[in-house]
Amino acid sequence: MTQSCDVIIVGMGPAGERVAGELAAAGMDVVGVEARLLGGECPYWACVPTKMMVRAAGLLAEGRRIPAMAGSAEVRADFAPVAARIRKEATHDWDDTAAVERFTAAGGRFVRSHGRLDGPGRVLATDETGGKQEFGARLGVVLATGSAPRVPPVPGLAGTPFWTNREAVEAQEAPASMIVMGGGPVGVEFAQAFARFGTDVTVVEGRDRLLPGEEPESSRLVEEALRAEGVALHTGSRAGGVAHDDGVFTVTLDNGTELTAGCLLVATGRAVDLAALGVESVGLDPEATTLAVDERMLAAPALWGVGDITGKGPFTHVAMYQADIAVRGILGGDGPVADYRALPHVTFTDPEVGSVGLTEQAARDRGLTVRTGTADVSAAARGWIHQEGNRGLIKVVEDADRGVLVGATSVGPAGGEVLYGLAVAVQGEVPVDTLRSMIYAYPTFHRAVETALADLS
Ligand SMILES: Cc1cc2nc3c(=O)[nH]c(=O)nc-3n(C[C@H](O)[C@H](O)[C@H](O)COP(=O)(O)OP(=O)(O)OC[C@H]3O[C@@H](n4cnc5c(N)ncnc54)[C@H](O)[C@@H]3O)c2cc1C
Ligand SMILES: NC(=O)c1ccc[n+]([C@@H]2O[C@H](COP(=O)([O-])OP(=O)(O)OC[C@H]3O[C@@H](n4cnc5c(N)ncnc54)[C@H](O)[C@@H]3O)[C@@H](O)[C@H]2O)c1
Repeated sequence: MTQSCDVIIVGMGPAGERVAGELAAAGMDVVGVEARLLGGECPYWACVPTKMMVRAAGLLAEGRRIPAMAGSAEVRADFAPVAARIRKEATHDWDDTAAVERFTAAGGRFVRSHGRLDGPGRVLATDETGGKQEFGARLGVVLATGSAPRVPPVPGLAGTPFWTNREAVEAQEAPASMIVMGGGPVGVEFAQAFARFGTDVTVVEGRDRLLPGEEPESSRLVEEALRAEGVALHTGSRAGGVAHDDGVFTVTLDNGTELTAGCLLVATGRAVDLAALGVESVGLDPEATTLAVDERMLAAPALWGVGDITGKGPFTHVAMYQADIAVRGILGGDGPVADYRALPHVTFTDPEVGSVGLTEQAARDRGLTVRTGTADVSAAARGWIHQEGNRGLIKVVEDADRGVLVGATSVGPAGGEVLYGLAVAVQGEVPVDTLRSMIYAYPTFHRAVETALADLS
C-alpha cells in the first residue's frame, strides 16, 4: 500500500538532510530515504574526517619547521590519535543514531533503504533484506543522492583491495607505502596528509599537472610542496594496468614505468548513477552523467535535484546552497535563484589552494577581454615574517571591459580564508578601482591582493 506524505527526499547527505530538516521544521510531512548513513559522504568519509587528517598532518609539518625558526623539536608521527578522533568525534564509529534522532524529533520519517523513482511523485524504497515500501508525495520528490567514487576501467584493478576515500578515512594506521591514482583534490589532500605521517607516497595523474582544474601557478606550488615533502609525482601518466600479489600493488603506467606499493588509493573523480534512481520513470535520461536542474533546482515538474547529483560543483557548500533554494521553492517562497558566478572552493593542502569564479583560461574561453595580476605571498610582509611554509600566490582575473574581477585564486598558509574577500569582490562585482583604493591591514597575507591588483595588465 502506498504511504502518502508531502515530500520524499531520496539521499540524506548534506543536501538531502538540509532539505528534509527544513521542511520538517516548517511542519511538512517529510519522508527521508537513505541507503547508508544520514549525513552522507561529508561527515563520514569526506570533508570532516579528511580535514581532521589535514589538521593533524599540518601540526607535524609545523613541528618540523621549528628547528629553522624556534629551537629544537623532535617530531614522531603517530596516526592513532587522528584515527581515534575520526572514529569517536567525526563519525561516532560510523553511526548516525544522533542524526536520525534529530530528524525524527523534528517530525521527519526516516527510512533506511535504497530509493528509486517509480513514476512522478512516487518512490519505491527497498531495504537490505529486500523489504519494500512505496511512498507517494503530494508536493514532490527531491533527489539528493550525491556521488560515489568513480573507479576507472584499468585492466586488473577490479577485484583488488584498492582504497577509495572511504577506506582511506577508515584507516587505523598510515600505510608504509601508497600509490595515489588521481591528482585532483581528493588525491592531493590524502597524499600530503599520509606522507606527513610517514607513508611513502607516489601520485599518478593523467593530466599534465596536479589539480588540473586550478590555475597552473597553483598546481606548480602544490607540486613543489609535495615533492619537497618526498612525494613522488608522475603527471601526464595514466595507469595502464594494476596487479596485486602478496600484499603488493604493481601499477604499470602507460609509459611502461612500474610502481609498487602496499596500498593503492583510487581518487579519479566521482560518478552519478541516474539509471539506479529510475529517472526514466519520470521521462528523464538515465544515461546522463548528472541530473540537469534549472536555477530553482527543478529537474522536472515537482522533481528537485540538489547536491553533487546536479554536477554544479561537488562541494558541501553547494549542496547546502542548492538545498535552501529548493526548500524556498517547495514552501512556495520567492528569493534568489542559483548563481554560481562566485562559487568558491578550497583544496586543503599546505599551501591551501582557494579559488573563486573563473580561471584565466576559462575567462579567455568565454571571449572576455582578460587582464590578470599576480603577487607572491612569500614576498608580502606577512609572508616574509612567516618564513617557513610561506609559499603562496594571489592571482586575480579581470573582465577588463567591465572593470570587475570574474575570478581569483589565493594560495598560501591561509589561502582558503584569504579567498573570502576575493569571493565578495567577484560576487558583488566590486569595481577594480574601488578594490585598488581600499585599505588592506598590515601585515596580513591578504595584503598580497593589493599587490596583485596593482599588477593587472
Ligand atoms: C575525500 C573527500 C573530501 C571532500 N572534502 C570536501 C571539503 O573539504 N569541502 C567540501 O565542500 N566538499 C568536500 N567534498 C565533497 C563533499 O563531500 C560532497 O560535495 C558532499 O558530500 C555532497 O553532498 P550530497 O548531499 O550531494 O551527497 P552525498 O554526501 O554523497 O550524500 C548522498 C547520500 O545519498 C545516499 N544515497 C545514494 N543513492 C541512494 C538511493 N538510491 N537511495 C537512498 N539513498 C541514496 C548516499 O548513501 C548518501 O548518504 C569532499 C569529497 C571527498 C570524496
Ligand atoms: N576540499 C574540497 O573541497 C574537496 C576535497 C576533496 C574532494 N572534493 C571534490 O570531490 C570531487 C572528487 O575529487 P577527486 O579528486 O576524486 O576528482 P577530480 O575529478 O577532481 O580529480 C580526479 C583526477 O584524477 C585524474 N584521473 C582520472 N583517471 C585517471 C587515471 N586512470 N589515471 C591517472 N589519473 C586519472 C583526473 O585527471 C583528475 O585530475 C571533486 O570534484 C572535488 O572538487 C572537494
